[in-house]
Amino acid sequence: MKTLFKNIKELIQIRDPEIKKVDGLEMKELPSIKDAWLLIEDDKIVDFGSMESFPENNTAKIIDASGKLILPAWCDSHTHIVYAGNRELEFADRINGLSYEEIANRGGGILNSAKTLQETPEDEVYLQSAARLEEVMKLGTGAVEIKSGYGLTEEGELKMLRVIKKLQQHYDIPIKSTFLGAHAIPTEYQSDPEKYMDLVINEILPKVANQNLAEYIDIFCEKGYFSVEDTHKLLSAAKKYGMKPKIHVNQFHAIGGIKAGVEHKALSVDHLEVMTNEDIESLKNTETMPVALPSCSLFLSIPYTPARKILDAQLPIALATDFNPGSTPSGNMNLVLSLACIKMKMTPEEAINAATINGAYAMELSDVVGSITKGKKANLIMTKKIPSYTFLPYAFGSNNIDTVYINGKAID
Ligand SMILES: N=CN[C@@H](CCC(=O)O)C(=O)O
Ligand SMILES: [Zn+2]
Repeated sequence: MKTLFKNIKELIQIRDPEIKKVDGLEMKELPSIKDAWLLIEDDKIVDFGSMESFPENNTAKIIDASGKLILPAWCDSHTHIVYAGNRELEFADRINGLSYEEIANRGGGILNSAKTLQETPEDEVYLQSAARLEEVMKLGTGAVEIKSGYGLTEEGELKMLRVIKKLQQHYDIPIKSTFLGAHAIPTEYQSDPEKYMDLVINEILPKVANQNLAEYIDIFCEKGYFSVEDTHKLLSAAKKYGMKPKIHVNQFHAIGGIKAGVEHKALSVDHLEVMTNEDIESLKNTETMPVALPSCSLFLSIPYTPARKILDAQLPIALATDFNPGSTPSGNMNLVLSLACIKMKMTPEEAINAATINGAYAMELSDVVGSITKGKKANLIMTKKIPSYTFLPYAFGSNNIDTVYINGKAID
């Protein structure tokens, strides 16, 4: 089945196949064709060009995109979409003055979600998670990473990872799976956290690997959670199973997690709200993608990732949602784009690069999604009639999307 879009006001993020990510100054460029056409066949992008070279004689179904923009669907490289229940009561507690850390210290936070997850049957976790996945796809997300981390027992972690696997089987978008057993120390291990690390490394990790349930390894490297030493231990163990790191670092404190991640050739280091000069230095000349999660900063009222400092060091940035029940109950990449521009002073070009091609890189999907490139998946956003791509982050409260295409098919 062929579909030909014509009169596209602007076809955005056109890249040669060899471009896997864009760094620093390159992120200011957003290659596009104005007044364009785009041909897709089945699930793939086949060809595109300016309307001056419109292929008149063809049998494709024609869609007139006059006044509309087309760009690759968002690539959300950091989510916790699989969870059970919600934490709106903690939200109210925070409004009444408690901090995220205080709530966690009282046994709330991640441990609260872990309790709910453990008590919820797997089928029910699947249904709740699938609803969230469908929601974000309608908001323009065409590829996503999902972590475990609310199980915190062997049974709970494997249950979450099986749910991710079921989502991979039922939904036709690229979904990457990450094992985050080291997300928080369960109450019963708090007097002996090393014992929990032993459980994660020696009991759960081998099962995750043998059952082929996750491609990536994650750890929350943070004061009160897991140390840099724990991080080294876990990442070394995971390497033996071929699992690459994508890790939570520098959310509240800079304790050396970035350096540790880079030493283990992390695919990405995520959060980065607190960044020292040494952290920036350690990312230079590496293949590790820094990932910012601005809707987490908004929701928790914590600092935003210092994007300008990172970009001025010629480093790349990817943007992701962090969709989870505690720090970011939103999977809306359109909001992420706006926050990156408004709060992190990224330009619209930088933000769109960060939310597409660089997000794809942070999931090792640069050959599949993230740009308008012949042969890539036709996972696309067609906007409503809007004046320019700058309008996307600018009109932050509006739904600017007309249609989302996944594998060349419009979803509703
Ligand atoms: N910071 C660690 N993990 C999640 C939050 C988890 C939660 O509060 O449930 C995050 O990335 O923000
Ligand atoms: Zn996270």
